[in-house]
Amino acid sequence: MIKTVDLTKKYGDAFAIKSIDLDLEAGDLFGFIGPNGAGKTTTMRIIATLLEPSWGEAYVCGHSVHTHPKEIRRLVGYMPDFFGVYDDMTVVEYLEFFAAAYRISGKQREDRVSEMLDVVDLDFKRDAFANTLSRGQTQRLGLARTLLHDPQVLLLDEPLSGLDPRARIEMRNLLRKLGEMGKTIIVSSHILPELADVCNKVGIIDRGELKQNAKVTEIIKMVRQHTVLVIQTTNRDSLDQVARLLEGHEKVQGTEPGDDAIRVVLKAGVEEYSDLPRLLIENGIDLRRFSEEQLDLESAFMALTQGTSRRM
Ligand SMILES: Nc1ncnc2c1ncn2[C@@H]1O[C@H](COP(=O)(O)OP(=O)(O)OP(=O)(O)O)[C@@H](O)[C@H]1O
Repeated sequence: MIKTVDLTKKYGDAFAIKSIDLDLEAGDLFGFIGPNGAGKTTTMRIIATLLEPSWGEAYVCGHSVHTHPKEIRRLVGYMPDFFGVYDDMTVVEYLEFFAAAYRISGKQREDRVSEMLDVVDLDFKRDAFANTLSRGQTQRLGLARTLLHDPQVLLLDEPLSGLDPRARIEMRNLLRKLGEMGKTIIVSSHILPELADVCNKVGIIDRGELKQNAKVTEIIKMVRQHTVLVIQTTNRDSLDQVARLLEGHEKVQGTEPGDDAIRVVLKAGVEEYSDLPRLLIENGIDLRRFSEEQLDLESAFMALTQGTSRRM
């Protein structure tokens, strides 16, 4: 549905993006993650045919941005990170204005606008002036505008930025809903955890280069080369004994005692460790907790964008 090959944009000697290869299938919800200035907007604007690449290709439904930009514009809805709303227009007038620009007329325009207000849950604000909306409501209005011509592909630039926690949840639910409607979506953010649970695929871009492009679960696996166990005992004093029993075990790389738990770092590649709790129990240890430490996505993101693996 969306494919880029060696997509590159240079400004003078500087690369805004460098050889980006993406391949998204219909229905994919792709989280495009990277810090400020990484190249997310540049990539999306090229796919939306608003910016020409220096070289390389981008295709939407098989149409090239070089040869078939008009066809692509019909298929794509692009929502920029910042957009203006007109002071003297109500929400309905604003959407009708853009529907007219898409040559949707008469009763069809009225129906389409009402339908979109419904999708983004903004019907209760239909007669409010657009410039009186909150940031979250403005983003939803922007999304309604992007959806007017029923695009199959959505390119949403940082739709969650600047939203309060509640508005974030609402926008995430809306993204899920659009995914269920069968849209193919690229949504950018500079925060991985913000999108991880809505997206099926994630790409991490840093300084114009795509560092990773995979499923969220795979990304976590790539960062975490070692399994880490967290062990607690009913009696705090027996943690030292746990350390003694596990240090030097063939599956254990090292132990890190803490105040009320001990972290046990397994050797690279060790995933099966059922003999370890058995060993502890056989030695009279009363276990309160024996679990794998979850790697948080924030750390995964930091590790991936800094090009270093998390120290274990
Ligand atoms: N018109 C331009 N002229 C020169 N450099 C530019 C231009 N547009 C973008 N750049 C540079 O290209 C790089 C990528 O910018 P881009 O806006 O794509 O990043 P981004 O990931 O969208 O960042 P943000 O999250 O801040 O919007 C940046 O270093 C930026 O300074």
